[in-house]
Amino acid sequence: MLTQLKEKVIYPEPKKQSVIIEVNDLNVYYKNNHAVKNVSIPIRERSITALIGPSGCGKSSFLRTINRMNDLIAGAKCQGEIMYDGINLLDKKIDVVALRKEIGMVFQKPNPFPKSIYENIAMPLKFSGIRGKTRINEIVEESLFQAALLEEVKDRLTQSALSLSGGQQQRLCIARALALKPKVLLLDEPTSAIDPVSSAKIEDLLLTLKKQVSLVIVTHNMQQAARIADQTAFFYEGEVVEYDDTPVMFTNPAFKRTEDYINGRFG
Ligand SMILES: Nc1ncnc2c1ncn2[C@@H]1O[C@H](COP(=O)(O)OP(=O)(O)OP(=O)(O)O)[C@@H](O)[C@H]1O
Repeated sequence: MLTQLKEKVIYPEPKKQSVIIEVNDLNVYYKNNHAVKNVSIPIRERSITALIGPSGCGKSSFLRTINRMNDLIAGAKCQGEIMYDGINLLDKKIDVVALRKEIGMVFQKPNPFPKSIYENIAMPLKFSGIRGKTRINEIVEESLFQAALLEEVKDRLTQSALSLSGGQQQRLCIARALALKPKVLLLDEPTSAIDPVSSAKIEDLLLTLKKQVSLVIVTHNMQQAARIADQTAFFYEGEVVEYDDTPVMFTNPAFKRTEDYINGRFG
């Protein structure tokens, strides 16, 4: 049924932004569970793409496949193409450490290291080969600024990251990812575990960040998708039922199932 519907979907051609990642016919399996089915969508450059859909429909699996985090799951298998900079990211020869620097990830639960605020950013920099205290200090400051956290933490950089509030911890995790100068940032429900005020700050932050980084965000919050996403993909049972510019999807969805989901009739 859904497959028939999907054949009628005409994915829009890139308009303003060019495409940074082109996903073609992606399939993800966990042993016999076919979690992502023949998904083909573009990820636009310097844009926010929201992935929406009911629980278990494959959003996180899709997201994790982009920077090969699914490799860490025993029994997970991916097929298809994720084209980025002329290469298929699913190619076994890819250096996944380098890939994850360029395509960073932020998780649902803030996961700072149990170290100081400063070390949370400096440590990955040192690990990735960046040397020189002055240079590292500059990047730490710049990343905290970009993540709209510098003002709140500049006098307590040596304190434990675990002393920060949940919202601040999440912005620290974003700063940590930004320090490695990613081209793409994947965010898996980044505001679902934090309070509404911090959540609003992160939304503002993402709107600022998209001027320089391409963002893909999984969210269960329809208002959030409507507020910040330029494009939205609606997943259902592993398939992308509909992909469109967000204002179109939220005001004039092509399929009843999308409309029902957006209006909270199931989920
Ligand atoms: N690590 C895993 N091992 C085995 N199966 C998994 C794993 N992660 C996800 N799955 C399965 O893949 C399917 C898609 O799950 P996924 O987490 O990608 O969906 P989702 O849309 O992100 O869900 P949610 O909104 O609840 O986070 C589900 O059937 C799920 O049980």
